Amino acid sequence: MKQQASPELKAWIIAQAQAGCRPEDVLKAMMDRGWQEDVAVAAMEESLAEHLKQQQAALAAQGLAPGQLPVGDKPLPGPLLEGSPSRIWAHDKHVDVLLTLQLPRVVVFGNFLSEQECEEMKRLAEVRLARSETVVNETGGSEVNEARTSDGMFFERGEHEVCARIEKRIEALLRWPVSHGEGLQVLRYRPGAEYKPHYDYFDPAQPGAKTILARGGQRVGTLVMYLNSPEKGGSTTFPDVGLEVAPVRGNAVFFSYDRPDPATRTLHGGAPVLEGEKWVATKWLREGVFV
Ligand SMILES: O=C(O)CCC(=O)C(=O)O
Ligand SMILES: [Fe+2]
Repeated sequence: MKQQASPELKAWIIAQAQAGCRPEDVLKAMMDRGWQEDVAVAAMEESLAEHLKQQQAALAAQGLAPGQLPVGDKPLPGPLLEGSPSRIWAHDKHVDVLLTLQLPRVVVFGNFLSEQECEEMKRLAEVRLARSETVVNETGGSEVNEARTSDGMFFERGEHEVCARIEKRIEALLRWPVSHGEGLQVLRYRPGAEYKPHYDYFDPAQPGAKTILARGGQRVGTLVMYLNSPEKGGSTTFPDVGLEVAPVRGNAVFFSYDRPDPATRTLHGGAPVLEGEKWVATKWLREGVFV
């Protein structure tokens, strides 16, 4: 006589999966309780497929793509991509959507910054880059970080009108409050300079993590904006998935990570600049209010 999987059994299967049990253990438990193997397998497949469908419907109702919230219901920054728009209105202008990837969660934007905004950001940052270089020279120039051979500086949030405007645009595009963002960082790479593959989240096991995390929690998203187009080299690479984003003035690459874990596949770097300079502005988004 063929057994019939009950709604209770299906609910129990979903609860096991949510608790992180391995499918083979769940199957064994069912068979230990007297369920026929083929009925148990079919019940598992059905329940999990149904559960996945319900979860995706719930995400879509919030305007989120599946993959934006891989586990639990932790909110993450990200654009509204329902209906696969090719451009999105963000505060004061249209921004193009050029590419989206689910895992790692990556979105490439076109026309995020105007030519004037790129020039202004470079001009405002340059004086402070030059100053930090002098300091390095005075100490004998031994402060070279092998992994990161660019020069960098941070603006305060809203430090200049152009910073505030860009921050409002990021808030609208990525649906994440200005208050939850760090100040804009500008990096300049000279020929040969690079940023070796790394994660942007903070390793909770590092000694300084407690202090860093006290200022707004983990980083959950990154927006790298290109302020110029280097002649050759300098793409942003995601080695886990073989993705390379070309640095094009005014474009930007966004990625998010729901936990400080390599499973997010957000390992990324700035490939060596082969010819010309590369300038980027980076915005890091925190879980909470960054102070
Ligand atoms: O320069 C790039 O393409 C990447 C920059 C980056 O990874 C960062 O600023 O954290
Ligand atoms: Fe980074």
